[in-house]
Amino acid sequence: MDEIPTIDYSLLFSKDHNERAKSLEHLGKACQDFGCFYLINGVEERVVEGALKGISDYFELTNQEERSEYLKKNSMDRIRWYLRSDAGENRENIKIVTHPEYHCPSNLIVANAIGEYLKGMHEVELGLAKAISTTLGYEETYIEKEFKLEAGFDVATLNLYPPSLQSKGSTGLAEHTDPGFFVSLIQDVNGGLQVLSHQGNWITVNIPRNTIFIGIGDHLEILTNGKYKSHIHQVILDNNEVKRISMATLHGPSLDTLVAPAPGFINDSHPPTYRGMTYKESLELNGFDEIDVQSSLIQLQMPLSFLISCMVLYFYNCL
Ligand SMILES: O=C(O)CCC(=O)C(=O)O
Ligand SMILES: [Fe+2]
Repeated sequence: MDEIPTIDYSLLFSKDHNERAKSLEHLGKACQDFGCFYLINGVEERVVEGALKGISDYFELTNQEERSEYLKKNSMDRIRWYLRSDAGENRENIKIVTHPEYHCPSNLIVANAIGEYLKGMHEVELGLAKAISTTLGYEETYIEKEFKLEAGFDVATLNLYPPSLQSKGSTGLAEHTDPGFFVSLIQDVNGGLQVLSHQGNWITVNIPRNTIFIGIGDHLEILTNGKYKSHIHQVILDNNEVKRISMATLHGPSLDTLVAPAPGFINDSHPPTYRGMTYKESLELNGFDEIDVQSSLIQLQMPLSFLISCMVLYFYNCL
């Protein structure tokens, strides 16, 4: 049975050497075998609950017309709204650039609630960068430096999915991966989000209370040359009798960071699988600008002909 692993954030920094080593090993396995995990003891329960309540109040206390004020007008808009309801996507969505500058206007009633969550989550991001670097066999500061996380580009997405009376499930959000280092996700009700296991099964993400879902993003896959793979996920509105709210935050490198497979993950039998590009360029490859993004992992993949010639050379050298 595929079961998403649970990582206790506090144990990753335990003073007990054995306990710490065991939980780092668990984290490394979660990243390599699942590309995602549930995180406990990361951000305080009060703060996570506050963020969800803030988002829920925002959607309750405003109407669609008010929210549509944030319909994108130009590429410099740092907060933007859209509504989609077609075969490929059914959701109302607000994207806010939250780091390095927090762009949520203070008159937006969710500002304080999600601000506190994002502040906590940024600390967790730096902690996970340390722990994941260690699992890769590098010093703690490796990912933080490689991705220049002090200026990391983070975008929070507030999602509202409508109830669905169809028993066969309409698509909330089609199968995709997310750009960035990782995505953190909280939701008000379970059911909807699914991740594709490495064995090819869709697993429903049932986030226990006081827990945050963490999924690896495209740019950690690129940096590690495919060792830690970006998680493939989708949202299905299967018999969803109530609306569902989620907040997915893409935690990314700084926009000017050139992300390419690191030399430590390349050898004769593992030629570089992706080409390098700045984070901004890779985000723009598949969108109008760095916020209207879709994954560009496929475009960043080296052509098959290049990989075949590397493998031929490798086998030739082995003879
Ligand atoms: O709402 C969800 O559960 C997932 C959202 C998501 O995958 C995204 O915004 O990229
Ligand atoms: Fe996503």
